[in-house]
Amino acid sequence: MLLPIGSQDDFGKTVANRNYVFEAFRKVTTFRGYEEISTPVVEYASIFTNQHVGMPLQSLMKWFNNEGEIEVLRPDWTTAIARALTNHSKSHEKWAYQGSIFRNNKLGVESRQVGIEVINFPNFHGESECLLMARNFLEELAINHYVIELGHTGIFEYFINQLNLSNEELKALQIAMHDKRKDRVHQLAEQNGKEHIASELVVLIDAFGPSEEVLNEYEIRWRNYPILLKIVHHLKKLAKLLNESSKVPVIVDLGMVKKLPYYSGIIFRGFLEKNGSTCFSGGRYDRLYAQFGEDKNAVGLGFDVDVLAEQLSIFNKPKKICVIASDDSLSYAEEIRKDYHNYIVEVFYDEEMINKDDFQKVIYILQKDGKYKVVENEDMYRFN
Ligand SMILES: N[C@@H](Cc1c[nH]c[nH+]1)C(=O)O
Repeated sequence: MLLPIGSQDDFGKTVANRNYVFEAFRKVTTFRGYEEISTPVVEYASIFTNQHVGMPLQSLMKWFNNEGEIEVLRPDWTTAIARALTNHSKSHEKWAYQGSIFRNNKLGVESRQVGIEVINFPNFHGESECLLMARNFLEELAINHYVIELGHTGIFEYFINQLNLSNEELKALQIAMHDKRKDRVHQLAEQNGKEHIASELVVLIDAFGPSEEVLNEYEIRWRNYPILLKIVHHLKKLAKLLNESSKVPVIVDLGMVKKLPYYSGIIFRGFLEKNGSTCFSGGRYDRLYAQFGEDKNAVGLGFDVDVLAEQLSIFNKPKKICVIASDDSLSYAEEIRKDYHNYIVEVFYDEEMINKDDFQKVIYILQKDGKYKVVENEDMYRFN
């Protein structure tokens, strides 16, 4: 094998579609006033494995440097950006990034993301900006059939804080909750004799569906739980904003567990109606900045470029012109490109090399009396 497992080459349409996603992202973020940020591909492992971020070392692409420290290929943009913004100004900022992340998981090693981080905006404004930007960007890509799902880390935390779970038990419970396995959730939660919390968590597994329906129901159910009620109102406000301005379905999942440990507050994702693939995910992560001694409020999201690129059908591809030239007429052929500004111009020596149906027009360069001339009629070409 010439490539390590998990690495792959990509060709043609796959690469073109990805680049289209990158370009559309730049366009949308530029017009929404984002600044661009880039961080190095190589970082220290500890930035990502400390307790605030909690990425398992096994999942990172790593090696020892000359000083014996572990270095990794960037596994997460959000954390890298938080590190980069340490000692940065405290004012409000909107950052846009694009590039690869590397995680050693079953889906391969390298994947591509574009994403945004919105720092020090009032909470509701920052969260709305993320979701509205996501909608704006997907619209730009002509991806319309997707669903936005909202959740909040505070709900699951409210219940598990009342259980005395070890880290392993908590992990197992999160996984069971995420997989919506009621029997397992109940079994794990009731171990500490808190039967009523186990039952509440099991109910939570089914607390998903159209935003209005579910939130109205839980507004009543949790009317005597101020912490939970506040979260329901927060979710209601966000869902209302999204429902007001578009037809994209908004659902809530009150039992949603966070995908990355640094989230604290609103979490969300977008998934494609067609195959359920997650095309973006993100949320609030104020506490992540604490690891660098910063007190910042932050929310953001990342798009999976590979998932988005697969959905694209690129319209308005430029028309193609073929120029038949020779060694001698190559520089003249190069000049002809200028006459066909918005066309794809390809130069060949021999019409046998092409399928004429692929081209809008085939033109031939003729040489006569030391001068070049262009004709569109192949018979003339043959004749000469
Ligand atoms: N870094 C997150 C996405 C995100 C950006 N900002 C906040 N969350 C991810 O890889 O899923």
